[in-house]
Amino acid sequence: MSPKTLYDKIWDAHVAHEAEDGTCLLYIDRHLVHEVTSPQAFEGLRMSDRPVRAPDKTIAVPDHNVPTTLDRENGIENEESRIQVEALDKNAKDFGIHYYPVSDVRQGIVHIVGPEQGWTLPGMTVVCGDSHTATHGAFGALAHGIGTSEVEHVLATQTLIQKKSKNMKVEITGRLRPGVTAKDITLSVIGVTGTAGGTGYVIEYCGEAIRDLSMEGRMTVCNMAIEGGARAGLIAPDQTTFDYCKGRPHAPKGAQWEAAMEWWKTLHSDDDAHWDKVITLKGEDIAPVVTWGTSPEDVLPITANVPAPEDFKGGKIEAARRALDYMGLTAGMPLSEVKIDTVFIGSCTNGRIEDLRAAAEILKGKKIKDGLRAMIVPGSGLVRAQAEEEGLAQIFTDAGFEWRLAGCSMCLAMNPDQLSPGERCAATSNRNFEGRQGRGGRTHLMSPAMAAAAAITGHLTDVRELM
Ligand SMILES: CC(C)[C@H](C(=O)O)[C@@H](O)C(=O)O
Ligand code: SF4
Repeated sequence: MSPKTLYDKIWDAHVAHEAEDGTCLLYIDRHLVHEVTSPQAFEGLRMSDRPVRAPDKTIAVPDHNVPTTLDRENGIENEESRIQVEALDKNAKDFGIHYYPVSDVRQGIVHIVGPEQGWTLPGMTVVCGDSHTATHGAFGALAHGIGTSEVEHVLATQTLIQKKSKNMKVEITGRLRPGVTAKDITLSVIGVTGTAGGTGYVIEYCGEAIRDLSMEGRMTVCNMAIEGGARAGLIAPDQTTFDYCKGRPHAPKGAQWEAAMEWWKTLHSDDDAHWDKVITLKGEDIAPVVTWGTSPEDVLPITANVPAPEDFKGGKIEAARRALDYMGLTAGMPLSEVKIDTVFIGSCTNGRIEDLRAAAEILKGKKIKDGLRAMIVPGSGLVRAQAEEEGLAQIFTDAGFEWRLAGCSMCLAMNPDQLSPGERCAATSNRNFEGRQGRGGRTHLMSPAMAAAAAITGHLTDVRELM
């Protein structure tokens, strides 16, 4: 047998049909659904009088539009948001799929809920009408974001039409230095590849620094594969993965667990597998980073200065000029002198328990800068409960942070948590596009520890100075 990558192995195990031009029909093991990209898909099923083909493999949760304030049981004020969430309530009921409504403690961001509940497991194909489905690749699952018409196709058939991508290996060798996290890895990789560097590829992240990451960290890395343009990101499952999955509500049990483990242990790229592209970074070389512009590739170590448009080539010169203008930054100023108004810690990139622990570590016994708006939004109700149990929530509220209920929140402006024009935010989310957090809002992406450091000083800050 010819050597295969992990991606090849999962792909081959799921091809139900291959057409002459290489277009394949892939079997889908898990279909995650949220309120934004599913209403028309369910409507399509209704119109053609079709059921959901595999309701037992279909899991829905509202996340983007839900308010995260403590009074949210009073309902959603914005009409469009309310309609979307109500539609999901109804569709989940009518079609008999698994559902975690807003009132359920297990509700949260779909990419946090799936793994937490044991829906996401090694070797699976996982899809969701959401680009950050890449997150689930952390388990050695092939996880694609899909569009609304594909959501309907998967609901109806439990299959997806796909062409195979190329194989790309991103290796992070050695160890990370203190203060450097999974978020710094994933942003640094995009800094090297650019947002188009992964186009046409599925990325497998490997190397000692990746192996050393917890599942939470691995999810942070894979979450942003899509920001690097890749179809999906993957990490081969190992003992860390198995330990995380074991005992989760929907993970296999007993003999089924043993049988699953037999297969999961084969899920790694063969030594002499073919890679179409390879990128290697040294873990020791990665610094705590922040973004300065309006694309995730606009990333620099916190010790750097704001770049000048002339530092770039080609079309990027104009893009950098526009980005600096939008961000209200002057070339040459130290990034660590950029003052902020808001801090947002949360999102499917960094809203897990380990992220909150990292923030609490920095915030313990400290206060946020006077006048700053700061919020911590756990990725799920269960993350929230655990953070309360561990005393983290107390640290956050003592420091002056708002302690919210689970949802996408200020990651994107689809709910009441938004920036005002000109407001500047240190954010742990994954996108810094113009208007992403609210019209005219300015976003600097970074790790939870870095965001916590910025909250204390009121400006972008090298977390290593506070450690
Ligand atoms: C709303 C949804 C379709 C979108 C996505 O696909 O990623 C959102 O989650 C985002 O992060 O921009
Ligand atoms: S947290 Fe942000 S990136 Fe993640 S699914 Fe929600 S909106 Fe998209």
